[in-house]
Amino acid sequence: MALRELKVCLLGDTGVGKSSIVCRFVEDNFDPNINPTIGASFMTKTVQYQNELHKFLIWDTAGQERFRALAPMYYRGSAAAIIVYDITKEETFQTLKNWVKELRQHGPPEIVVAIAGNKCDLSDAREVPEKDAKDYADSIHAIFVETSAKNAINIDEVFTEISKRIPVVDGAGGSSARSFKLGRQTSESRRTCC
Ligand SMILES: Nc1nc2c(ncn2[C@@H]2O[C@H](COP(=O)(O)OP(=O)(O)OP(=O)(O)O)[C@@H](O)[C@H]2O)c(=O)[nH]1
Repeated sequence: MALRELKVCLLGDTGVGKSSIVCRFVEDNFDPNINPTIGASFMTKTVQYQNELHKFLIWDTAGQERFRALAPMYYRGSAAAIIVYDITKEETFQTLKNWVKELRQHGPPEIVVAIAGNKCDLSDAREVPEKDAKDYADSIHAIFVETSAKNAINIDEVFTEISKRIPVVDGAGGSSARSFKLGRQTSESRRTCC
């Protein structure tokens, strides 16, 4: 079975839940007292998609303003970016739009963009209507899902949608998507934890 390595970065304001999404995806775990990310953290997870294995090389960036200048190191060469906002904080949706602009100007031209409206378990405190976010995502041809890292809603789905949008042909993603044959199937791996 062919193995493809897909570099994916997470972008978005501090506190929106980027690390929590990654921890839920990789470890199926949620820590309500998780610390803000310093710099960035790296994790991997391999999942089967159709007749391929997709190894996600996940760079979880720090959302605090003082780390913003580091982001290009992580979105450069990425096959996909997951831009996260918090559905209970309108200003995080504005920040998301700034990330989309930056990716369009400086990111890889073929990068797959996924928008995740996180903390959908807190819909009583919602500030960003789902339809507004979906319409915006459609206007930029991005994947859109509302997620809850806390309640494990739509977390695997974000990555499955990314897999669906990655071209099937070998080498399509340049350095961001490398393919090779595997003698045996791998399951899951992790290098650093949040
Ligand atoms: N209710 C709820 N809380 C969440 C959810 N996801 C994350 N949180 C909480 O939101 C806070 C921030 O989560 P993080 O995952 O650290 O956010 P981050 O975007 O990685 O933040 P930075 O590392 O500073 O960029 C933590 O208290 C989490 O427990 C969610 O889906 N629902």
